[in-house]
Amino acid sequence: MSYLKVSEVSKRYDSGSLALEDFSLQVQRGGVVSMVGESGSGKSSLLRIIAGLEVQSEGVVHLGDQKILNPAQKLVPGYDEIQLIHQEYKLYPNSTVEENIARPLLLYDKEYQKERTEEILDLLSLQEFRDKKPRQLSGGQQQKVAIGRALSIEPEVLLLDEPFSSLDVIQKRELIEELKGIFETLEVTVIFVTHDVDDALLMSEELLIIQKGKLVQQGNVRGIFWHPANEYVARLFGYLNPVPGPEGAYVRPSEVKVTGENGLKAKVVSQQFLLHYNLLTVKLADTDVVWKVDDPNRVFEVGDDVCLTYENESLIRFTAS
Ligand SMILES: Nc1ncnc2c1ncn2[C@@H]1O[C@H](COP(=O)(O)OP(=O)(O)OP(=O)(O)O)[C@@H](O)[C@H]1O
Repeated sequence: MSYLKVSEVSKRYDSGSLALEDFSLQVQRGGVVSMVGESGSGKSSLLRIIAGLEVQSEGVVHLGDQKILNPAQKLVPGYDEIQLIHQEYKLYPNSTVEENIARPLLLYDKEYQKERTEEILDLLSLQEFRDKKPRQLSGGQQQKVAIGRALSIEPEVLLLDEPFSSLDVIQKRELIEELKGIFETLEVTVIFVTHDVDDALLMSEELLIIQKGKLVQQGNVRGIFWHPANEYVARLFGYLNPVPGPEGAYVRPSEVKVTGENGLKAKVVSQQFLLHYNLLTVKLADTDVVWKVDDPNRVFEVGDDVCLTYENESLIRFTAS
C-alpha cells in the first residue's frame, strides 16, 4: 500500500507561473526515491507542498491516513513527521553539533533527549565533532549535522531538496553513499531531489522524472534508461545518436562499436581524451548526421574512416509522445 500519496496537485503562483500541473505520486513506506528535473521544473514547490509549507492551488497530499494540511488550513505550518532539508538549511552557529542535534528534542523527556542525541551522533559518525561549532566543520559535515537534526525527532518522511549542491563531487558522493545506508537502517521514507542523474542513482534505483511541473516517468532506472518516455528523459542519461531513417530511433554512444570495416560508414571529425575512453565525434557518410561514439581502446584519430555497428535491441524509442 502506498504511504505518501500526492493526488492531482497543481500549483499556480500569484505571479501566474504554473509550477505544478496535475501531479500525482505514490511512495511506499520506507521507500527511497530520487526526483530528477531541470531547474524550474517544480521540484522545490512539490516538496514544500508535501511538507505542508506551501498552499497548493488544487489536489491533496496524504501521509498514511492523515491528510496534510497546508498553511492556510493549519495555524503552525509543517509537521514534525515530515522534515524538509534544503541547501541553505541553517544550523545554529553558536551551538555545538551536539546542541544542534538536540535542539528539536527540547520538549521531550531529558533522558530521551540524551539517549536520542547519542544515537544520532553514533549513526552519523559525528561523535568526534560533538563539541565543535558549525563553522569549524566542512560543508559535508555541516549537512550531515542538518540531517542529524532533522532525524532526531524520528520523522516518517525526509525530503531532501538538493542539499548537497554546494559540496565538491567527492564529498557529495561519499555523503550520499553513507546516508543511503543510514536511511535503509532507519526505514525512513525519503524523496531526494537533484538535477544530477549521477547523484540520483547513487541514492536509489527508483527514479521520478519531473518536467515542467509534470511527472513524466517513475520507475526503476533500468526501465527508464532503455524505455524513456520522451526525449527529455532520454537525454538526462546522456547523448543520443539519431539513427537515419523514418523510425525515429536513437542509439547511445556506449552502445555503438567502432571498427575499421563493416557497418555504417563515418569519418572521425574530432576526438576528446576522457578518463575511461576517447569520445569520438563522427560524421556519417553522405549525410550531415553527427554521432558521438566511445573508443575505449583509444585507437582512432581525427580523419580516420570508421565503421559503426550496434545491436537492434539497444535502440531507444520513446514510449510517450
Ligand atoms: N514563491 C514563488 N513565487 C512565484 N513563482 C515561483 C515561486 N517559487 C517558484 N516559482 C516558480 O515556479 C516554477 C517552479 O519553481 P521551483 O522552485 O519549484 O522549481 P525547481 O525545480 O525546484 O527549480 P530549482 O532546481 O531551480 O530550485 C518556476 O517557474 C519558478 O519561477
